[in-house]
Amino acid sequence: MNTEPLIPDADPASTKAAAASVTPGGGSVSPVEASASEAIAATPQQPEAGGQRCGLIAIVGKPNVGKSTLLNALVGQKISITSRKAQTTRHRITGIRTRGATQFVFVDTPGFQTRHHTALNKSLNKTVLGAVDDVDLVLFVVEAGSFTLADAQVLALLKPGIPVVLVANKLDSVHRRATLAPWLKSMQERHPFAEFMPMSAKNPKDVERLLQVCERYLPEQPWWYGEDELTDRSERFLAGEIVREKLFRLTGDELPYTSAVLVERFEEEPGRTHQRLVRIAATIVVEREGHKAMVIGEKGERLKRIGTEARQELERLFDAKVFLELWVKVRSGWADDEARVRSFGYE
Ligand SMILES: Nc1nc2c(ncn2[C@@H]2O[C@H](COP(=O)(O)OP(=O)(O)OP(=O)(O)O)[C@@H](O)[C@H]2O)c(=O)[nH]1
Repeated sequence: MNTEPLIPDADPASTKAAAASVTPGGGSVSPVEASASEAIAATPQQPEAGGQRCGLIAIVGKPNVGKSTLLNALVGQKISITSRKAQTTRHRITGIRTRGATQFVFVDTPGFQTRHHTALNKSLNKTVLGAVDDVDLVLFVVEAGSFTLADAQVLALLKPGIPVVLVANKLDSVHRRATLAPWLKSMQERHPFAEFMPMSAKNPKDVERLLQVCERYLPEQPWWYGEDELTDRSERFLAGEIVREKLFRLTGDELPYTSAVLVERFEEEPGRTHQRLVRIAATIVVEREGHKAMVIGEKGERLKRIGTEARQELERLFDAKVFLELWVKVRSGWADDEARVRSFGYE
């Protein structure tokens, strides 16, 4: 492919042209030609009147590149858990977005971890492999202008034959835009990407452009989920995820990612009024006594705050009154114990 990469700059209009620089057919086009050829290419792919499109889109990338942020923006509601801490996405989470005739089913994957080789990480890597096998489109997320060994390792996992969009995220943090053109060109040489999307997951216009790109790759077939469904994860699972997010947010970088949240009890009771009532008991499992003290905080203040913030968010999410009970336990070395990792729900 000899497509000239484009230099996105601060102007959203040019960023828009850059995203369309390579068409699904892989043709070489200049930015100006792109919009015209896209319009032509898109015509035969439009679904028949009333025809539905539906398909699976995997979001892959090394830790901390913004996969969860992107998924949440694409789905339009917070589903996956975001945090500044690397490796917080342990589970494969499906987010669903239905609009017009198209249903996008997104799969968020854990960052591909290479530094540590515990049982937990083996399990995470298996999840990445599972996710990229049977999808219609892969969004390979990197930080714009950067490509490290860890990025290369994730890219190497992608199966040939599935179209891959290079999402060059965090464009807003790239101050020297001139460096992007040679970088994009070098990326073209690394992999036959179907499209290039320099963008920011935090910019709604960019996210909309990405949705439009994704739409073209989804096959015409009936939707798999109801129009209003956002995730196929249970409320019980989401409860654990929300507690985990608050845990990491409120402990900053001090707490290792091996800390886990187990939802021990999740019961719905008929409320006295019309409102639902949900009782949840969860245990935060940490590796050391020192971490336990960190989570509990002085006079229990931090644990209390984790509980309050999680409960408030769960009440909004479930549209229910929530009673949340939190415990902290120390399980030394659990991340190295395969059987225990399985018992905690990481297959
Ligand atoms: N400046 C900027 N920051 C971003 C953007 N997208 C995500 N971030 C930030 O990058 C950090 C990591 O984002 P996540 O969405 O948690 O990243 P992830 O790839 O899901 O991370 P793991 O769960 O570790 O695999 C967070 O602090 C986000 O706010 C972006 O477009 N611009």
